[in-house]
Amino acid sequence: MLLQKCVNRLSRLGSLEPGKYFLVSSLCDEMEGKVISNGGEDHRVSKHVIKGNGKEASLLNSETKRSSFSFLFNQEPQLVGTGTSRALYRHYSSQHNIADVKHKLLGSIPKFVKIVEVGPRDGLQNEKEIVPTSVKVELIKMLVASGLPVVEATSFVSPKWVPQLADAKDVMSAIQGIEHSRFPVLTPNIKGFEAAMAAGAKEVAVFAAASESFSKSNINCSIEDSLARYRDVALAAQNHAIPVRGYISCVVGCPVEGAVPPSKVAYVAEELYRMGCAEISLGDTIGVGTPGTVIPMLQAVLEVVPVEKLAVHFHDTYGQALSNILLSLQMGISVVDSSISGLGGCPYAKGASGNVATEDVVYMLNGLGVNTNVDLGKLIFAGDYICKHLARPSGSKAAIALSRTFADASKL
Ligand SMILES: CC(C)(COP(=O)([O-])OP(=O)([O-])OC[C@H]1O[C@@H](n2cnc3c(N)ncnc32)[C@H](O)[C@@H]1OP(=O)([O-])[O-])[C@@H](O)C(=O)NCCC(=O)NCCSC(=O)C[C@@](C)(O)CC(=O)[O-]
Repeated sequence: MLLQKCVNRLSRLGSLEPGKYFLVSSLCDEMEGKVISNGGEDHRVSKHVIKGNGKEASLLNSETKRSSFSFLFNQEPQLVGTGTSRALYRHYSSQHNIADVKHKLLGSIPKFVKIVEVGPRDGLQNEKEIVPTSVKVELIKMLVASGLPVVEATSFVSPKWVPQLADAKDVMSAIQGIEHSRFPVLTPNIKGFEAAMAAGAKEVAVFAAASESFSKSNINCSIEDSLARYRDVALAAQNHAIPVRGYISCVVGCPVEGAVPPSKVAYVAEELYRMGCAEISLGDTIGVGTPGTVIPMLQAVLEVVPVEKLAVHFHDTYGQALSNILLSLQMGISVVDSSISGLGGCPYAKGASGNVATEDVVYMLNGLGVNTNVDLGKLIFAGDYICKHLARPSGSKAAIALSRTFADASKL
């Protein structure tokens, strides 16, 4: 029997201690006894309590002769596992004894990570079809509802260069008054800054590069010229008491120049810091970084900018983003940029895939016991909304896996 297998596996882990009982989630109470159609047969769902060492969990179990499916909840109630006993074992053990895991392997990773959602800007700036303003606004509202503290809303750039975001003013107007999240916008120069102010922006971001070629193709000027422009923006922002975020693109690699030396990244980071940027986001624009190249880059930047001012922004072209994020956390960084469903790419970096998916980041951070205040379920609904609109599958592995679970759970 599935439940027995699950309990046996947990027992072998030494996680079960006789005499320790935990609360059963109310969701499990509600679901118990409901009829589920599984494997072509209708049958009743039964509820079981998993007893663990300092852990509580409830298992909803549905079995027929031909198939079985289970849902494992913790006390929140939060779905922590589904599927076969083997999958349940994995999920449950990943939640198990997290304090020990942290102690041995994860050193001083932050207890709270601020996620900066860049999907509505970085994600949508690269779409072939222009997304209607109403869809962008609905997406932003759903992202806010998931608990994300910062949602980068749009860019005040030249509509000739980025027509996808030509509705920046309308987007800003529609989200005025939405509470609980901040909505920074990109501004490449004073013209963009003034337009952003007029549209009601309360935070802006400037974007430099660590590669001359990329600077030229992205903003049509040299690194030095861009820094001069950004000093003007920073000064104007200071006069309005507006925080400025500074991005650096191509922190490990450039699509034209190849490898980028860490010293160049540190130089640009220090300049952005000196001009008053409240946060500096280090962007692996084309997603080529691995821990082997990201560590020396971060080390160089950390020599000139305090760790609490830094954020990381990884694209996932080579599937390295989560490992790079993990090591950034290990190096003390507590701000991570990501994009819903992994949308995105830069129009001036051919072949670059989307940002790391927000759902995948939250899933990993949940597993590490790191607080984000983000509700993964609501995030998945937001991702589902925009992916349906774009008529494409999600770029988030966690969203794909959990959506299957939700679909099955909703049959209950
Ligand atoms: C920077 C410029 C404007 C220079 O573009 P330019 O052509 O050199 O600028 P210009 O000063 O010669 O002006 C040309 C025209 O643009 C107008 N213009 C000038 N500025 C603005 C403005 N702010 N808003 C609206 N219009 C503007 C200006 O008024 C003029 O209009 P015209 O007289 O021809 O009708 C242009 O290159 C541009 O808009 N680039 C934006 C590129 C962009 O948005 N890239 C994507 C964002 S960066 C990114 O994704 C990387 C990041 C942040 O995610 C991190 C990472 O992953 O690496």
